[in-house]
Amino acid sequence: MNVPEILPIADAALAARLQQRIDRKTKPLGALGRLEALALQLGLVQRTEAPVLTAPQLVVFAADHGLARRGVSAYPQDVTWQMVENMLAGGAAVSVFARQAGLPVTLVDAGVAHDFAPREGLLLRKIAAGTADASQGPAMTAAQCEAALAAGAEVVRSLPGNVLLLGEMGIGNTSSAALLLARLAGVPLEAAVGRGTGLDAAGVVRKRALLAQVLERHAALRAPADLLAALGGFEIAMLAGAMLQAAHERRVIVVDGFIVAAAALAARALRPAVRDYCVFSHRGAEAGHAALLRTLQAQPLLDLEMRLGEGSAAALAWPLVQAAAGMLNEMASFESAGVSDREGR
Ligand SMILES: Cc1cc2ncn([C@H]3O[C@H](COP(=O)(O)O)[C@@H](O)[C@H]3O)c2cc1C
Ligand SMILES: O=C(O)c1cccnc1
Repeated sequence: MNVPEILPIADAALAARLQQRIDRKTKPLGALGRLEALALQLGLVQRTEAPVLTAPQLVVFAADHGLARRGVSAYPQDVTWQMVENMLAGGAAVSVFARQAGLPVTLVDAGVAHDFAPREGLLLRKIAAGTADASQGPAMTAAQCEAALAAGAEVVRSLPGNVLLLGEMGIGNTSSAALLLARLAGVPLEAAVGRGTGLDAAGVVRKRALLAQVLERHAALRAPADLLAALGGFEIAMLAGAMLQAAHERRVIVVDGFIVAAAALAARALRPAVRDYCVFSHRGAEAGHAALLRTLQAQPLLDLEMRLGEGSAAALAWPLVQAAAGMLNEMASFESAGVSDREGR
């Protein structure tokens, strides 16, 4: 894929104007806490003092993993396609939370080992019926990884709006995410590997041992694109491609849980400035999630001890993103409301 150009959002003059606008709102200085930093980020992303969020899109990328046959998940691989059907029927957690938040959901078959009947709300972009087993060779060929990055970008281009909320579904994908965290951020597997869907302690030990073998097998690789291909996840590569395109278009990106954050790490390795466009919805209970967020210097909005994925936390965080923009645009200033400021003016 031709990775598109992404400009950093830094703009000292605009940041100062935005901060002044926030500080003149009818509240004690700094009283809206991190919503103020979020409002500032939204303004910088859109290069305006009055950011307007239009037609937000929640997109869930789904795919299967060769590693799933190795017992790295507490659930069988078929859950991937079954949950895609559940999402299309409106019954998954993400479906409920997206409905409550008024967010349209688009499902993308990035590489599920199942043939879906075409229908409304489902984009068929299958690269292959699941990745290869990364413990035996690269999960994807270089061409497949390129195709997945490009397909993610194309999905974004096809959707309206200036906010992209991202989710995923793929049994075994906490393994790919942990592997990327280990190789792209140098976090040891002891810290990066967790229970995923709910492995017991012995299961986590086995998962970690297998993932150590995977790292060993691909130890010679250095380039981020090679690591993404080797360690896999068609949905993770498509998520990375979607983020790069969204940032290129200066859309706000709302990152969901551990797996989507790992995709952000991969995207950042390809184009560092993509990080500037990301809003991190939550810190979850998956073992490596906190370390991953620290690597990305991310302060997430929520901490609900969730460990689900799907885009569930992105949907939950959406009203907070709206609140930050609403504060900038609709809240009165000391001047407009005739309220006395600290100087008694
Ligand atoms: C019923 C069900 C619904 C889910 N929704 C998201 N995931 C989450 O769990 C999977 C990752 O965990 P692991 O690496 O342990 O397989 C992904 O599909 C992720 O989206 C689910 C998992 C299950 C079982
Ligand atoms: O944090 C997540 O996104 C997560 C954790 C466990 C399983 N699936 C997703």
